[in-house]
Amino acid sequence: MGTGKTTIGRQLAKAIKLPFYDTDKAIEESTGVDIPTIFEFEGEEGFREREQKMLQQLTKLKGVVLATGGGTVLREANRKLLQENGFVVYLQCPIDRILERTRKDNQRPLLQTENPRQRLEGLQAQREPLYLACADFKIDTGMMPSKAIVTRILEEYRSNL
Ligand SMILES: Nc1ncnc2c1ncn2[C@@H]1O[C@H](COP(=O)(O)OP(=O)(O)O)[C@@H](O)[C@H]1O
Ligand SMILES: O=C(O)C1=C[C@@H](OP(=O)(O)O)[C@@H](O)[C@H](O)C1
Ligand SMILES: [Mg+2]
Repeated sequence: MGTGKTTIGRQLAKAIKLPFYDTDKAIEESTGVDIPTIFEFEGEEGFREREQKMLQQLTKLKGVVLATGGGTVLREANRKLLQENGFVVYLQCPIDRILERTRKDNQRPLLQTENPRQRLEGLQAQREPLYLACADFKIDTGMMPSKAIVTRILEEYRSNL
């Protein structure tokens, strides 16, 4: 969360003139409600079901840039879908920076807690190996402007063709 998937994904798609999709936005559009509302009524598991179904749909598309949510990698089936259908980029970011970037945003239910730092540390410990397991490339977004991140990802993607 807050590492830049939505922002960088959108800019990357624009740079290479491909359609951009974001699993969270697609879920919001298909349900007509925001992510916090889905967590409120269906819990995290309800959201994960919707997320997996949406990922199944969106990974069928060819020639697109897709941003996922930070927890999409939790399900093995999702990791498999990502690895088998695309060039997967893991956007890493130090927790201090994530806290700055997400402080004013109330759209991430998992960070609406007394101690978001502790929550992020727990999530990172659980998820880091999963991100590394599916990524074709990782990049630290903490100190880099978004344009430079996009350029670096494209370089790496092209050198893997
Ligand atoms: N490279 C960057 N440098 C500075 N701020 C960034 C960068 N990438 C994203 N941000 C900002 O961080 C916040 C979270 O970004 P977002 O793209 O929503 O992350 P994610 O989709 O991974 O949760 C946004 O306010 C965005 O403008
Ligand atoms: O890390 C997570 O479990 C989540 C990350 C969010 O997306 P971003 O990573 O784009 O913030 C969103 O899918 C939901 O709030 C759950
Ligand atoms: Mg996002």
